Amino acid sequence: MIRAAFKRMQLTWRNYRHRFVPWIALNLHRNERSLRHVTKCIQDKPIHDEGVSEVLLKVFGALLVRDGTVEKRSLEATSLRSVQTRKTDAQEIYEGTQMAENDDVIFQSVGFCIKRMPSSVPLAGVGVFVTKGFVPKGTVVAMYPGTVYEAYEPIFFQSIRNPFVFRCIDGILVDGNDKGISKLVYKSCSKRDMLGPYRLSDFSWLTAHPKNPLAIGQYVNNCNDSPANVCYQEYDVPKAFPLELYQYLPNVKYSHEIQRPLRCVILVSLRDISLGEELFSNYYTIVDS
Ligand SMILES: C[S@@+](CC[C@H](N)C(=O)[O-])C[C@H]1O[C@@H](n2cnc3c(N)ncnc32)[C@H](O)[C@@H]1O
Repeated sequence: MIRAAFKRMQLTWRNYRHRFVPWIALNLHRNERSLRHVTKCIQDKPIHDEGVSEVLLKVFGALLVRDGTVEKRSLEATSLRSVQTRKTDAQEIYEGTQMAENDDVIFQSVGFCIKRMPSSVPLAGVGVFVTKGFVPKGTVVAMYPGTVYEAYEPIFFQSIRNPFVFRCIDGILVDGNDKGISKLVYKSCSKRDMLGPYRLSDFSWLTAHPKNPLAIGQYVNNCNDSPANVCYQEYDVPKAFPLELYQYLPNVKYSHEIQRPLRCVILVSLRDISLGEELFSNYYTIVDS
């Protein structure tokens, strides 16, 4: 009987998947009501991969068109700058235009905008809010940027005092920290991976103005007592994903020898989310066998 009880306990522990490692010890008791249960790893997907691809193609396609226009304008601004010798004006106009256009592009493609702002939870730091439009249930709301590590790859130094290391259902880790050693690692991997003229990942999420405004999912906070309004979903980039759109993916493999599709993590809305609401996920998932 004791053996059976021990076995049951072992099974429950094995099936318990915590998304953010340091959070587990201190906060589990606060989250019992909003724990997320899934029946099998593979089914931890509120929306089909095809649906995810569709949204990403739409958003990235719009960003590509926008960037084409902005590039032209930037060239014009640069030539204007050389004539006028007032360096900062042209740069400011360019950056301001780009930020406003980022919002427009996202709003026109998905019907909402999200932004980082101080969290509504005391002492929780920064959170992510819906700042324009409305998010319907079952939509890609954000992306979790960062360096992707296989379960066996070394991440010890990057993970010290780092609350941004996200654990996928299958043990793959995504380091979404935009500072310190994590930032250096991401940048160097991103610069390493080019295919001819094509950049295969975006590193602007490391700055205050990401080119892909959805790539701020690492700042979504954990829900305390009320249920989460978004959840994480693993997404492996399909072979047919257009090469010219990879430049907007905010993830890069730590080792480029790894022969598997690029792992991305997206956040999906679990219910309709209104303008002004903060996004909350659950940092824990229970996988029932
Ligand atoms: C992935 S980060 C989220 C972004 C973080 N808020 C920030 O400003 O950097 C996870 C960390 O956010 C904080 N956090 C997340 N949810 C929280 C909550 N409900 N209450 C208090 N702190 C929270 C904790 O410090 C946690 O280690």
